[in-house]
Amino acid sequence: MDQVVAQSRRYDVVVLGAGSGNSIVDERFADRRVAIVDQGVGPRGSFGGTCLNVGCIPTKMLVHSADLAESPAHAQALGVGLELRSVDWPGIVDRVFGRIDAIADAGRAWRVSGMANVELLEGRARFVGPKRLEVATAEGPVTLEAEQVVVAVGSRPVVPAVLAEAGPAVHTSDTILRLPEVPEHLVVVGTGFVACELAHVFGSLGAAVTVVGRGDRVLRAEDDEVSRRVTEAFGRRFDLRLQRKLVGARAVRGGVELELEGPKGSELVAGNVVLAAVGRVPNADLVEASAGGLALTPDGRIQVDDQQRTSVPGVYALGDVSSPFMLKHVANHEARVVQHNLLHPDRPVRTNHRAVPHAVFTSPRVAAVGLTEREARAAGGPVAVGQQEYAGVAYGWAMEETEGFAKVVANPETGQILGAHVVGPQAPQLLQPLVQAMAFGLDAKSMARGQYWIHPALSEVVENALLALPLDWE
Ligand SMILES: Cc1cc2nc3c(=O)[nH]c(=O)nc-3n(C[C@H](O)[C@H](O)[C@H](O)COP(=O)(O)OP(=O)(O)OC[C@H]3O[C@@H](n4cnc5c(N)ncnc54)[C@H](O)[C@@H]3O)c2cc1C
Ligand SMILES: NC(=O)c1ccc[n+]([C@@H]2O[C@H](COP(=O)([O-])OP(=O)(O)OC[C@H]3O[C@@H](n4cnc5c(N)ncnc54)[C@H](O)[C@@H]3O)[C@@H](O)[C@H]2O)c1
Repeated sequence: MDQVVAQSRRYDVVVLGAGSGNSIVDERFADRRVAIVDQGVGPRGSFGGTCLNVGCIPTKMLVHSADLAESPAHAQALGVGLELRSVDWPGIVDRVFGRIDAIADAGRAWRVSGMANVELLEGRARFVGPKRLEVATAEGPVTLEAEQVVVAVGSRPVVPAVLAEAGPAVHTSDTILRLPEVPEHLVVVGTGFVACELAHVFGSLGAAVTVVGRGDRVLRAEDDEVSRRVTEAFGRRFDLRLQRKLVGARAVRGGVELELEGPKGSELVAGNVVLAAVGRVPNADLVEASAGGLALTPDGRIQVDDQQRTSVPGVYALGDVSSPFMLKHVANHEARVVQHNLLHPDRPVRTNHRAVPHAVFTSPRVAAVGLTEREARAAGGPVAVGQQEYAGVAYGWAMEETEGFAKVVANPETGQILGAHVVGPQAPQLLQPLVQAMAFGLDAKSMARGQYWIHPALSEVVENALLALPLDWE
C-alpha cells in the first residue's frame, strides 16, 4: 500500500475560510504567496461561505417569493381581490440556486486559476501548532506554514441532541432550502432569526407551520414590545407552542414526531419536516484553534482585539468564528479591517462595533440597532422613549397597517439615540437613517427637526417616533 507522505508548504499568507475571508485577497497581495483553504458549505460543498450559499442570499430570495404569496391576505383590506393561484416551489428553488450556484462556481474557478500567486486548497484545515496547519485534501494531508494566518472559518448550525437521531426529515438551514417540495407540515424548533424567517417562507408558500419555543415569546432578544408584536402576529399565522421543552423525537412514517413538555403537561406534535433552528456555534473547535495557541472566549469564539488580532502574533480572526454578532455586514467590515492591517501593518485600523444593526426578514419585518428599552433602563442612566404606530401616519393609513411601529430610545438630557426598533413593512430601510444618526452622533432633535421628511412617505413613522421623545422641543 502506498504510504501518504504529508507535504509541507510555506506561504506568506494563509486564509482559512472562503466566506468573508475570500474577499481579502485581491491584486494588492500580488507580491505574496497566498493559500486560501475552504471545506465548502451546504449540500453541494459550495465555494463562497454561508451568506452566499445557505444564508442571507438564498433566504432573502425565498422571503421575497413568500412576501408575494402572502400579499393577497393584505390586499383584501384595500379593496383589491388577489388570489394565490399556485406556488411553483421547484421553480423557485431553481431560480434561487440557478443564480447562486453559478456565482459560487465562478468564484471557485477564479480562485483556482485567477491569480498566479494564489492557491486554493479544498478540505478541512486544523491547526497542528502556532501558524502551522494540516489540510485534509482529496489528494491527502497537506501541511502549511505561514507568516500570517487569517481564521475566517465561520460557524455551523446546532442540532439538539434529542433531534440528532430522529432521521432524515430533520433539517437545518444548511439543507432545508433545497427540499424537493414544500412540506405539508413543518415543525420549527427555535424562535430566533432562522426560525422566524423560515417559518414565514414555508408558511407563506403553503406549509402548515408549528413553531416550538422555550420562552413565552418569539424573538426574545428583541425589545420587549417588538417581541410581543411578532409573537401576536405569529399566533395568528402559525401553531405556536411556547413554553415547551423538547424532550423526545423519533422518526415516524412520513416525518418526525416530537414530544414536548409544557404548562399543560406532555404533548406530541408530528411534522413531515423538522427544522432545527436553535442557534449556531463558532467553528473554532473544528479548526482546532487551541492547538494553534489561539485563546478562546468563554463561549468558544476565537478571542480578538480591536484590530482583529488573536493571541498569536501574525494570526487574525474575523466573522462568525470570533464575532459576538454573527452577521454578514459585521464579518465584511472585519474582513476589511484585516485586509488593511495585513497590507499596512505600520498604520493599523480598528474595528468599529458601535451601532451594529440587524434585521429579521420575517413577517412582520423587524429591524433594530443599539439598546432595547429594557437594556437602556438597566444601564441606569436617564432614558426617554418615543414610539409611533404605522397606523398613525398617512402612509400607514394608506396601507391599512395595524401592527407596525417604530420606537426610539434616547438620553433625554443629550438627545443622544441609544437604540431604535422598527416592526412592520420596510422596517430595515426605515431603520437605516437611525443607524446613521447613531453612527455619526446625530442627536434626536437635530435629526427630527434639522431635515425635511418626505410627506406622506412611510419614513414619517421615524420622524414621529423621534418627535414623540419627551425632549425640550422649543
Ligand atoms: C439561514 C441564515 C440566514 C442568514 N441571514 C443573514 C442576513 O440576512 N443578514 C446577515 O447579516 N447575516 C445573515 N446570516 C449570518 C451570515 O450568513 C454570517 O454571519 C456570515 O456568513 C459569516 O461569515 P463568515 O465569513 O464568518 O463565515 P462563512 O461565510 O461561514 O465562511 C466560513 C468558511 O469556512 C469554511 N470552513 C469552516 N471550517 C473550516 C475548516 N476547518 N477548514 C477549512 N474551511 C473551513 C466553511 O466551509 C466556509 O466556507 C444568516 C445565516 C444563516 C445561517
Ligand atoms: N437576518 C439576519 O441577519 C439573520 C438571519 C438568520 C441568521 N442570522 C444569524 O445566524 C445566527 C443563528 O440564527 P438562529 O436563529 O439559529 O439562532 P438565534 O440565536 O437567533 O436563535 C436561537 C433560538 O433557539 C432557541 N433555543 C436554543 N436552544 C434551544 C433548545 N435546546 N430547544 C429549543 N430552543 C432552543 C433560543 O431560545 C432561540 O430562540 C443568528 O444569531 C444571527 O446572528 C442572521
